[in-house]
Amino acid sequence: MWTEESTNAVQKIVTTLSVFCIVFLIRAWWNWQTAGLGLKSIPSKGSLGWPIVGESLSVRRCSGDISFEGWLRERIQKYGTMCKSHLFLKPSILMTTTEEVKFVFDDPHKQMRNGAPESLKRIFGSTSIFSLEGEDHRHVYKILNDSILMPELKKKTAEFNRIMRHSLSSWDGQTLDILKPMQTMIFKLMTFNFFGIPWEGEIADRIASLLYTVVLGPTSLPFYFPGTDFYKAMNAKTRVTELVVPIIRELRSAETGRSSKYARSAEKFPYQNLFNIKFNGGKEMISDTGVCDILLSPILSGGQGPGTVVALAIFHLTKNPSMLQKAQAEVDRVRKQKEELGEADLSVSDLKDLKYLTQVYNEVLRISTIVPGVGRVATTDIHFNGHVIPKGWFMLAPFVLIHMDPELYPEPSKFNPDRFETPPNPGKFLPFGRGYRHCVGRDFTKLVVVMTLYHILSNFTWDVVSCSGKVQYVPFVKMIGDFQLSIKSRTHLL
Ligand code: HEM
Repeated sequence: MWTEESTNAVQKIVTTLSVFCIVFLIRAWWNWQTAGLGLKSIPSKGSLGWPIVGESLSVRRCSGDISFEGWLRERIQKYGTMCKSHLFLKPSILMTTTEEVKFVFDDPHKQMRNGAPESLKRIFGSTSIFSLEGEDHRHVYKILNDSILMPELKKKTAEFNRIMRHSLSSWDGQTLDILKPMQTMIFKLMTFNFFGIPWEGEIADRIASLLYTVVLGPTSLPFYFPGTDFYKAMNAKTRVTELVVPIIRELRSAETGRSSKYARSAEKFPYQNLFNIKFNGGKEMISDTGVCDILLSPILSGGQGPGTVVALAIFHLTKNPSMLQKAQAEVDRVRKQKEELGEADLSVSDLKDLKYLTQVYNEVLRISTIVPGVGRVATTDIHFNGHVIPKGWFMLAPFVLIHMDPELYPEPSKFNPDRFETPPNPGKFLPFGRGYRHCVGRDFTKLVVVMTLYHILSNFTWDVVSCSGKVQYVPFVKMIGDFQLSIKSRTHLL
């Protein structure tokens, strides 16, 4: 039986508990918002957003009409250029001016480590370039970088031309969204480039289809539960490794004298030096899986970029018919010159004759900064411009703001390849970053995108069937929604 007395007692307990909960939540909220304040002079302005998730959800919503650049500008207006936030599960500082971005890239006092998300590091592996720091990183970076700059790529353009022609050979008469076939082509081009895997073969097809699943993982939360993108990506990566490790084993033994079908006859495997790498101050010999992870990481990180740039270039040219005409005229002129010389393939030296197409390429990279910013984590308290960035805090350098600065690029939202009539100023054009983690795929991307655009423009015309024109901005720019073209061969026009 409930008496008045017992009802009152229950009411008192409920009220006390409610007050306790409210005080606890306010305290937790306050601690959250002021984490580090008082102890450290981190920028006092900004918002840490919601407990645990911080502002991650709000930044992930940037797509379509809400641009990442708009999201950043709103914060800069409210809190100033260097402000705090909470992103990717870490208290963070947004470093938004050119000087602040440069500081993050250059890390002049070696006080930062790579801020790649946990999921990416777990999927790509402990020897992937994104997980390595210091001396180990420098070693691997040099081998990857040296082997994929223009002088090395020159040797492969004949094969690249063949892959491109083969990939485009079925386009005539089709209605398609070109992003997917472009990405499949680039994955095959990269597995050929890094492992010497024949692109026409069954292994290349299987790897390309698995890579689509692997690349879903790095931006998901690292929860290894069946059904999650992270789980699927981890398993797909294991299957790719199972396919690639026997090839690595064969290449390693080819180095010791035996020939390998992947080493392309007399040509030396360009990553031979990786087999001699020793990590942890020369104590640890690298395994075949370790080499596999080193060579897979550029494919996994960069594989989607070039295809996205091709699709965006076609999108912008289609929206601007006079630019499309200009690009087409340039391509026809170069094609005619080459026919007169009896040359079918496009080579690295032809890039200088494709000046307008190169301007289109640069303008796509500026207006749609594919990687909108990079992140680092402070490994010690960092003193910068009167602030102390506490150890463990994440620093985000969103260089997309530099590309959209009206003082550097008048009318920045307008697609205008003519602004690159003179080559871009490296300090103000950073699509591939800069410093000791400067993108190793920068030459590869330029060559492959300009070559692919050349092949598309010289072979096809198209009508737009449907186009949502939507773009996702974070964590990487990519086209989302429909962009269907009805494609016809131009042979009858030439
Ligand atoms: C549109 C295409 C691409 C864009 C916009 C792009 C952009 C970038 C940026 C901004 C970085 C610097 C990251 C940092 O400082 O933390 C980077 C790093 C890197 N990129 Fe690219 N990339 C592209 C394509 C590629 C391709 C095709 C490859 C491989 C062939 C590649 C391989 C890499 C690697 C391995 C790194 C890591 C360097 C390191 O951490 O030391 N990227 N990329």
